[in-house]
Amino acid sequence: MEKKMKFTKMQGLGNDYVYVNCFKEKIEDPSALAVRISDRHFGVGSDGLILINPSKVADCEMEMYNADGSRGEMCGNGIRCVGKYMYDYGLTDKEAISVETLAGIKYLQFFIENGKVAKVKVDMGSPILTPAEIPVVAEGERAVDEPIVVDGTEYRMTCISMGNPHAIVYVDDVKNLPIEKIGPLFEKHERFPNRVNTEFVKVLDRNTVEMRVWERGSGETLACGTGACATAVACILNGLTEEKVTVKLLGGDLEIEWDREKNKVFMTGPAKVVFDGVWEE
Ligand SMILES: N[C@@H](CCC[C@H](N)C(=O)O)C(=O)O
Repeated sequence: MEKKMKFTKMQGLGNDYVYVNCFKEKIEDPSALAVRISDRHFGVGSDGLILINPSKVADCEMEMYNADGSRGEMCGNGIRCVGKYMYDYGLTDKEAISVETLAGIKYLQFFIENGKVAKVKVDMGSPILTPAEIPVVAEGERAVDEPIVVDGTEYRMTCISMGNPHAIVYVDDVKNLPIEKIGPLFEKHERFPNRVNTEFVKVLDRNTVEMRVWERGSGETLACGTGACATAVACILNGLTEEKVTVKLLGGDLEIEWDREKNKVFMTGPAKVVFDGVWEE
């Protein structure tokens, strides 16, 4: 039987997902749908699928799937787009909302322009630094500036969870990095039991860094919100930047602040609609 489902493709700094309003739609197998709909030749084309669900504890729930169908606990660029969808498509008239995720409840504040959400500031909560909770195989209380050997080369990494796992690796040349080769080797390295998102980072000055990301389950993307937050925390822990950091990604800039007193990370960035459509199969 042919089925039709309304969707909206949205992007945050080019990190694009297909969003489905599950206040109205019902999806039987979201993991399998994520694989089909994300395909850039035979599907809509995206880095994954995000369902916007009703929640008993927040204004809505974000259920996030990578392009390979695996579940992500959190998605920084995705949650800003969820906020924009909630406001622009009339599911809320509040300018600050809460969103339930597998990494806890996150709090969003909207910046409205011409009646629509242009930018969103997200309270991303506290970074997780304990190796077993990230998870990464490492001795000691934190995995900061740890050696790791990948493809015969020794890199230094700092590991942080923003609800999902990240390894931040410092490199001299972000632009010419063989990310298609080393990204998957980091992702599936035996030290990361749940696989990992890897951020390749160059510090430009005390408030600015450049970053490319290889995402768990989706490959190289143009931006990663949780990755930018983890990168800022890693740079601060390594004494490389101040507490406010502009993270320059392939798709644009994110403003990140780690408030050490509150131990909270704040991310501010844009959210955009690409188009609305109907998926038939
Ligand atoms: N692009 C996202 C992160 C998406 C999930 C990630 N690939 C994972 O599996 O943890 C972001 O903007 O944070």
